[in-house]
Amino acid sequence: MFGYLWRTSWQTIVWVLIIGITSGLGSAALIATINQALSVPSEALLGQFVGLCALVLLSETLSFSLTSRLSEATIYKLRIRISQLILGSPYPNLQKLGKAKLLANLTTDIATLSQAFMLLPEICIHGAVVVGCLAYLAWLSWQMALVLTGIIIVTVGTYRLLTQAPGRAFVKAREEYDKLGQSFRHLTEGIKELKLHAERSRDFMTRSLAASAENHRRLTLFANVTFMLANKYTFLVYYLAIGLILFGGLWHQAAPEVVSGYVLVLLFMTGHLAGLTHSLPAFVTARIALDKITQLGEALQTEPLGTPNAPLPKQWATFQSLTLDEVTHSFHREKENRRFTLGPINLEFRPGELVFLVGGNGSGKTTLAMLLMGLYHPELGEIRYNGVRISAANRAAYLQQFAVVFADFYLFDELFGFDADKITYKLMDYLERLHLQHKLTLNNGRFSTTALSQGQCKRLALLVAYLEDRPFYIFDEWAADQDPEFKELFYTELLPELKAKGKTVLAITHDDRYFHLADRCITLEEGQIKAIDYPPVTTPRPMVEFGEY
Ligand SMILES: Nc1ncnc2c1ncn2[C@@H]1O[C@H](COP(=O)(O)OP(=O)(O)OP(=O)(O)O)[C@@H](O)[C@H]1O
Repeated sequence: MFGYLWRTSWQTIVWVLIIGITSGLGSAALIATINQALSVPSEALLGQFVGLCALVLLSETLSFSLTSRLSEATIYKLRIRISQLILGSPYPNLQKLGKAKLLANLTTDIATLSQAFMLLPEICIHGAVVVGCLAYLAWLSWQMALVLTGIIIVTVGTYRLLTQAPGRAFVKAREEYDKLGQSFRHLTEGIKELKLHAERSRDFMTRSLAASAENHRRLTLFANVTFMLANKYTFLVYYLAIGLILFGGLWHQAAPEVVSGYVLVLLFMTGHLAGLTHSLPAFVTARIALDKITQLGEALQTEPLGTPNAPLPKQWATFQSLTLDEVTHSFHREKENRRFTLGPINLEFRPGELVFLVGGNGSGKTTLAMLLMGLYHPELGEIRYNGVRISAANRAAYLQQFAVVFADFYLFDELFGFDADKITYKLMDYLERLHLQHKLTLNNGRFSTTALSQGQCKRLALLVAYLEDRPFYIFDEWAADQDPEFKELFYTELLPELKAKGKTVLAITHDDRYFHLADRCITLEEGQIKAIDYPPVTTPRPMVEFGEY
């Protein structure tokens, strides 16, 4: 952890060290002054005492504020860095990691680091005082300091041995926390299903949540208690050393002020040593958290997406064609121990086309849509947008060509990415057309509510997609939970209007009543294109323009 801090902010650390050492030496000098004053008090010593008190207080305050600023800045940078890595990482990487793991990294690990960083200022002060005191002890009597150094080396060695097992327990406890996080996700997202089935609820609690919580409790308790015992062992040795100086043979050769100095300094150091040893478990867990965050960083950095704001290739100014050439993508189905393979798929999309993608459950419709919009990457074959091959370098920019309403869409309560003032008029009109004008309003770019029915939420997601105004629209079973009136509106008005505006629309649907409205119906079966139908052209209905301003 200190290595990480050194790499990120070595200049501040150098200052912290200089001030910390000043503070430590000041404390040691203060003790030396007190020791001298106990034997021969004088006015000169009083002045020295006051000056040293001021120096110690000032340097401790400075050291505290510097380390606090450093730790808060490091936590801030980590939070932003991880979030940016998540945003910049290819979607399959994130899918592999899973939401529970990502959340645990973003919340628990960073909180653990934060707690350890909060201790840094005190640790620096304690460490500096201990080092200063040891230097003073060496100055008082190098022979006794030599004996003390021997005792310290043996104690630190045995302490490290004793704390290996609790260190491993902390690592296992953190692994267990990942499982616990997954259970918490089940608990919050599946609460309705759990409430409705007492047996399921009990079984879930016993075998999943409570089991992980119990393992976590047991491992953490073992680690904390063993660390505490190891700390007590170091203090036992420490008191033995004081006893040796006071009652053993060592003091007979030493001058009385040396002995009193030793005992005084060792007693003064007790609090500072306790401060150091008590915070060790926090630093062990912080190191584990940092390892987890580093691993996450490495996993997220594999094949990062290009920047979404990179200038688009010249050929992308207006959409002309999107081609899938021998594209395949496969999933390993662990439980069935076999693979699902989509493709090879050959397709071309042109501006102003309305395409329906149909097929049974699990036939690969969503997978094909995800490949098309660039969230999944082809294993074989290539995708070309206006003739330009999509690769890692331009994928982020490619993603910006699509407005999508996913089957498991997510609705932000705020219109991020839009200038609220510029779109208010447009938005009010869309709200009215989607029969949402009495349900919500937009206040300073924020929706007044998102507590809507599932169908209404989907209408709001459609509205946001409209505002995005992209060349390619993809709807994954948008109409599935709409009432017949809105289904009709969607297929007979909204989709044709988008088409009339030159947008290309791919709608995944099971609504065969409306298949005749598509320019093309692509049917998938077991990951393969089974048929492509071109319904006969129907007389277009008179249309009210949607979104023309
Ligand atoms: N993340 C994933 N990991 C492993 N397998 C997956 C994953 N996503 C989809 N699959 C598998 O790929 C196949 C196609 O899934 P897909 O979601 O594309 O089907 P679909 O046609 O959209 O189905 P539905 O109509 O039910 O939405 C399924 O058999 C599924 O098991």
